[in-house]
Amino acid sequence: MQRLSRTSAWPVHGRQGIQVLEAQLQACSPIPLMGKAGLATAQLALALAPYAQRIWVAAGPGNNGGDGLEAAMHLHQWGKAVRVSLLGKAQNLPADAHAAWQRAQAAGVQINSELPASWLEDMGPLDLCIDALLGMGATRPLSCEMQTWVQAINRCPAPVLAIDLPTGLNPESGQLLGDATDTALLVQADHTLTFIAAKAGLFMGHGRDACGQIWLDCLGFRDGISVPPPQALLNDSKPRPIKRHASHKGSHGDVAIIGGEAMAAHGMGMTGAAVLAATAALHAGAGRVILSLLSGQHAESVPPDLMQREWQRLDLEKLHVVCGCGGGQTVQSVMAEVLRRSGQLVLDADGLNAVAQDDKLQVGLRQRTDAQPTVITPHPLEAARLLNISTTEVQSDRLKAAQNLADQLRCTVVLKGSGTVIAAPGQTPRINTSGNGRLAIGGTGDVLAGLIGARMAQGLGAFDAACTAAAQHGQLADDWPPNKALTASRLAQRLA
Ligand SMILES: NC(=O)C1=CN([C@@H]2O[C@H](COP(=O)(O)OP(=O)(O)OC[C@H]3O[C@@H](n4cnc5c(N)ncnc54)[C@H](O)[C@@H]3O)[C@@H](O)[C@H]2O)[C@@H](O)CC1
Ligand SMILES: Nc1ncnc2c1ncn2[C@@H]1O[C@H](COP(=O)(O)OP(=O)(O)O)[C@@H](O)[C@H]1O
Ligand SMILES: [K+]
Repeated sequence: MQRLSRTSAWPVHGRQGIQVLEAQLQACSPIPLMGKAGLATAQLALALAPYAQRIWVAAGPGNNGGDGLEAAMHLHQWGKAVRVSLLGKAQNLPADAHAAWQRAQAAGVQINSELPASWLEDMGPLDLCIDALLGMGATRPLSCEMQTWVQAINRCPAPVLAIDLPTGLNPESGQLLGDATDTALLVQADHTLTFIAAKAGLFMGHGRDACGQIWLDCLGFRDGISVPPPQALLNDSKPRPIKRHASHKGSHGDVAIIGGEAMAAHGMGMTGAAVLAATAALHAGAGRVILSLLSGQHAESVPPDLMQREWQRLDLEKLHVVCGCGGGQTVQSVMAEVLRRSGQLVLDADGLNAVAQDDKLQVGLRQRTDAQPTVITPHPLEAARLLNISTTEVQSDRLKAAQNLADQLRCTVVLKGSGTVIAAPGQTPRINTSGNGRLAIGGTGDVLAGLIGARMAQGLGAFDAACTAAAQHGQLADDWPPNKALTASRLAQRLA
């Protein structure tokens, strides 16, 4: 068993991959995998709460419930006061789970069919709650009874250990089961012990909030087991480019930011977005940063380190161009040329909306050559516009949406949000595990775009630049002092 760290590129598998692994693991295991899963759960429970005396296990109608029953038996045998609430009838449990129920009963574990309310008082305050209601078999919306039990777990003041995944979570998307929107229908765990392999939903959407610390037990994985191709890898934080002593400003690349529509255009001034991206590129160490405001104005209150130039005067072929930030509709008029000529390109926000609205620009993006690497950084709504689908559809399969975009537009895609996905043609997608809700404010996306531009300018390929930047951007937010407001401009200034 291991604590899933952010520094390793763990493979992530979907239901099919887990089933393929499960069949092989079961074939070479003398005992049912459920026995191993239950023992691992009990051991983790003991390690997390060594002094716990009163433990409640909420067991569901499938094999996840069976894992809970196995764990309950061990904890009971180790002297803990364990109560199991079993949702559903024991005779309807699948075979392995039914066997686990029989063993737990024979060992003397108390198994009720009600929630603890009726028997909790004589037991005293709980020290630990184990969520064994639903695991990988959960696909449909929660039944009314299951909803009540999930809410009871969330009311429980004791720490919660979820088996395989927190009940209510779609393990593949990180959304709520059945596209529910009420997060009261999702167990909020302090720890999640997942089995066999990491699942995408634990690291995306609501999974980031609901899982707590994630642990992985591969249930006896060994050499010789053939591993299907993973759906994705967790984004390990790659080292940033080192600046050599024998270098000069020309060695670290030139970044040009094109964006920042004028106030007059639509009554909205958006120069700030372009300034944020430029500030990010500057602090991230690009050799030179040029700000090209589409407003045509010279911005006064910007770092003096930035050069300002009209976009028509940019030597686009030689530059690492970051285009779109605050570009409004004005950016549409420059897009064809930017796509055709820019040496390396990061396309964000309004630049992406322009592409979504114009087939010719999509062709222009697709026709960029291998010598013109491109990264696009859509948030889910921008991705939905580009794919001509709804945001809900994007969020229900973020890995697929990002890969489809990458393949259609032949570029690296950074699909932002909780669990940013980085995809590119011919690459296994990465799921970024750093970052948090404090980034959900205006301007942090502009900072990310500028940061990616700087990393490309420093010599990283498009995919590596996107992966490194996403990891660093999120890590900064994770390390941010709790009592200090996180703003996009502060974030940009803390880059290095
Ligand atoms: N796949 C494996 O190799 C292993 C699986 N194990 C456990 O087994 C779990 C998967 O077991 P199952 O496939 O039986 O699935 P689950 O135990 O997740 O759920 C299936 C049961 O829940 C009911 N159900 C599904 N969705 C529901 C909803 N929304 N509301 C109410 N009831 C619902 C189903 O009718 C079925 O009875 C894993 O998550 C893991 O905990 C472990 O025993 C170890 C090995
Ligand atoms: N809940 C969240 N958890 C983690 N990262 C988030 C979350 N919400 C937003 N972010 C990150 O913050 C940034 C926001 O970008 P974006 O939506 O383009 O905003 P803007 O255009 O205002 O800069 C992205 O990097 C995104 O991944
Ligand atoms: K569970």
